[in-house]
This record gives sequence, structure tokens and C-alpha cells, in this order.
Amino acid sequence: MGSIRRLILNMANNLICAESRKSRPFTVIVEGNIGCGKTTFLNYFQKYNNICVLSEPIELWRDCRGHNLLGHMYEDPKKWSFTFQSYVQLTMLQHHTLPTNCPVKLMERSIYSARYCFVEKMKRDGLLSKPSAAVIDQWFQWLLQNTPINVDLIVYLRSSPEVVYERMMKRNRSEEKSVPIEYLEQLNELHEQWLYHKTLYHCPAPVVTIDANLDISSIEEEYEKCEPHILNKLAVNTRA
Ligand SMILES: Nc1ncnc2c1ncn2[C@@H]1O[C@H](COP(=O)(O)OP(=O)(O)OP(=O)(O)O)[C@@H](O)[C@H]1O
Ligand SMILES: Nc1nc(=O)c2ncn([C@H]3C[C@H](O)[C@@H](CO)O3)c2[nH]1
Repeated sequence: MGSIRRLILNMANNLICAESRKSRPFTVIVEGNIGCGKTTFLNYFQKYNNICVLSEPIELWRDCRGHNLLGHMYEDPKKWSFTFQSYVQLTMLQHHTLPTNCPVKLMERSIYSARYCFVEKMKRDGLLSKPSAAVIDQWFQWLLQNTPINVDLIVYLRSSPEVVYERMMKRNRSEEKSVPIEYLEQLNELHEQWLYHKTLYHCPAPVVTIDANLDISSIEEEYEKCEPHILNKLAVNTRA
């Protein structure tokens, strides 16, 4: 009796998984250091009218019921890292689970880089206490097992800290004005370990790497090479 029950449960589970895969869009996350060109990359794909393009919810981080959590985090990371990362994890979860009829969802960053790069760096720098890091990770592990945050492809905009530091400074975001190049060097190392050498944490999908150091005048060729991977053979129409 037991084996028949297990067989029936197995079949039901397979049906549910197949159904959730069918209903979930082909999900692509664009990862890379601050200033590497993620927004610029997403803008290139705005021409497709059935790719759901989700930029990083930075405006939510700058105004959470009137509080600029991004600014607080950079001004006093010891005090505000947990608060900020809790909200990053929520807002990224909202993007991962946002329903769409589009066959492709293209996200700027993800719940994965928040955990594997930024939280990791805060843990190593002692900016997140062990209890705080444990709570963030308990949430992350539960979400991993119980919510549809699967991704199908990672586009890694690989850059050098010197290049992105110059771009970040030129872009001149007020909260980032005191970010030292050392921060970008360490963030770069974490991205390299996670996405290039794959020696840090689990990589949730295949990675396509782009040389993000290329100047704006020549990088579009790299974006074009990336298109077939993202369009994933789906009928994605360009905007009329
Ligand atoms: N290939 C490039 N060559 C030169 N400048 C670039 C290139 N890509 C983007 N930039 C410029 O660098 C700055 C950062 O680009 P962008 O905002 O796209 O990066 P980002 O990865 O989204 O940054 P963040 O992680 O801070 O949101 C912008 O001023 C943008 O115009
Ligand atoms: N600490 C921290 N944790 C995150 O998960 C995270 N995601 C993005 N950012 C910062 C980088 C840019 O300044 C700015 C825009 O990417 O926000 C983060 N900072």
C-alpha cells in the first residue's frame, strides 16, 4: 500500500512542478558590481514589448515610508545594515514573484546577489552581527525552498574596480559619494568567486559573461551576442 501511495504522491508532485515551470517566465538576472552597466544593459532590452524588465528597486530603498535606507546604510552601516538588507530581500522577493504574462523576465540583480555578495561582505566586515546574519539567512533559506525565485540564466557584467569606480563617481549618486574603491574591489572579488570561479556559493543558473569594461561605444555588440540567450527561442516581439 505504501509504495502505491508514494507513487501517487510522486506523480502529483511532478505535475505541480511542471505546472509551476510552465506558469513561470524564463527568468534572467543581470549581475555585477556597482556602476558596471546593469541599468544600461536593461535599457537595451526595453525595445522588446514582451520582456518584463525590472530595474533594481532603488527608489524603494531611498524612500521606505519616508526613510532613505540606502543613505542610512552608507552613512552608518553598523547601525543600518540589517534594516537595509531586510528590505532589499523583501523588495527583491517582490520582483522574483511579480506575476507577468511576458515569456521572459529580465531583472537587475536578485535575492541571490543580495545574499551571496552584499550580505556576505557585511558579515566579513562585522557590519552584520552573527544573530542578524543568521536571521537574514534563515529568511533566505526558507524563501529558497518555499517561493518561486528560480532563475534560468545569469548575465554577469564582469568589470574591473577601477573602471566602475570612475563610472560611479561620474554618475554621482549622492548616497555613494563616500564609497571607497576598496569597497568595489572587495565586492568585485565576491562577484568573481560567485559567478566566474564558482568557488563561493551555489550558482542558481548558467552564467553568460560580458566584458563590461568595454566602452559604451562598442559594448552594444556584446549585448547583441547576448540576445539569443535571453530571448531563449521565445517569440518576443520588438516594440512597434
Ligand atoms: N559600457 C559603458 N561605458 C562607459 N560608461 C558606461 C557604460 N555602461 C554604463 N556606463 C555609465 O556608467 C554609469 C553606471 O551605469 P549603470 O547605471 O548602467 O550601472 P549599474 O550597474 O546599473 O549601476 P548600479 O549598480 O549603481 O545601479 C552611468 O553613468 C552609465 O551611463
Ligand atoms: N549593501 C547592499 N546590499 C544589497 O543587497 C545591495 N543591492 C544594491 N546595493 C547598492 C549598491 C549601489 O550603491 C546601489 C544600487 O545598486 O545599491 C546594495 N547594497
